Amino acid sequence: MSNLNNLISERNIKALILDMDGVITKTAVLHAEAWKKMCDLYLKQRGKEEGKEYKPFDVVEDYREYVDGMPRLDGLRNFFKSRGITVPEGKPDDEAGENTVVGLGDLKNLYFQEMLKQNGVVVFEDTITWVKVQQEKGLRTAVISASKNCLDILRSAGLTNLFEVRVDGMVSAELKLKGKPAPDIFLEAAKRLDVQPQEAAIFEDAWAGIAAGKAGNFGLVVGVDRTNNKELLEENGADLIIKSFTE
Ligand SMILES: O=P(O)(O)OC[C@H]1O[C@@H](O)[C@H](O)[C@@H](O)[C@@H]1O
Repeated sequence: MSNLNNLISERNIKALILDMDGVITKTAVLHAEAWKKMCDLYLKQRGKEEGKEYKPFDVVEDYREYVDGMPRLDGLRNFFKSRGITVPEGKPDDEAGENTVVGLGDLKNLYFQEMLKQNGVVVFEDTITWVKVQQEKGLRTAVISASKNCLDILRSAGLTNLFEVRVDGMVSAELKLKGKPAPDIFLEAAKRLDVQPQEAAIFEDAWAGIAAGKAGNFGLVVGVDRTNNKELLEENGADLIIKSFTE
């Protein structure tokens, strides 16, 4: 038996809660590209106005550190703060592209949706196969995501019915759940699956998700390292790191 399967049985895990972007679907790269397009446009324009040159968005380092796994607007504030920039918050009806947190967030989302249309959704087959095997063994399963595009992505991938429970960016906004690294989204999924956090394993590719799993006292916190990100996942307390579900 693999390390992962051993831990699941040793720790008496009854439910699995998986993050979507980067664990189930290959959509993290599209998010990173959309972030870069929006951020670089704004940094260039702002730099010109201020007679400064800002370091462009790095799709590996900046994505990982500041936006991966977090709600859209939290990520936006985090990234610009890293460049010493405070963007005005704006109003909920700001147009996409206005120079506010709301307007720039909407612009990033437009870019993301265009990229999604062009590229379609590709899934990590190893995840899907493994989840189905665990479900046959009787484990309960949930998908979580900070993304407000989660349901559309699951639909495009033909995965709407795979998980019993979904707690995504839309649900989080409705319930006013705090974003990762706060544990709220995982705790809500556990509640809906009717298990205690100690009885659930969480699967995450982002440091913020691992930190959320630890903060929520989950029975098993697994880092899914698809992009050579082992150190950051370890630093944040992952109990186990896997590169794929076929290990
Ligand atoms: O902008 P959305 O689709 O609501 O997604 C919010 C965040 O969702 C997370 O799942 C992604 O890791 C982030 O890259 C993304 O920014």
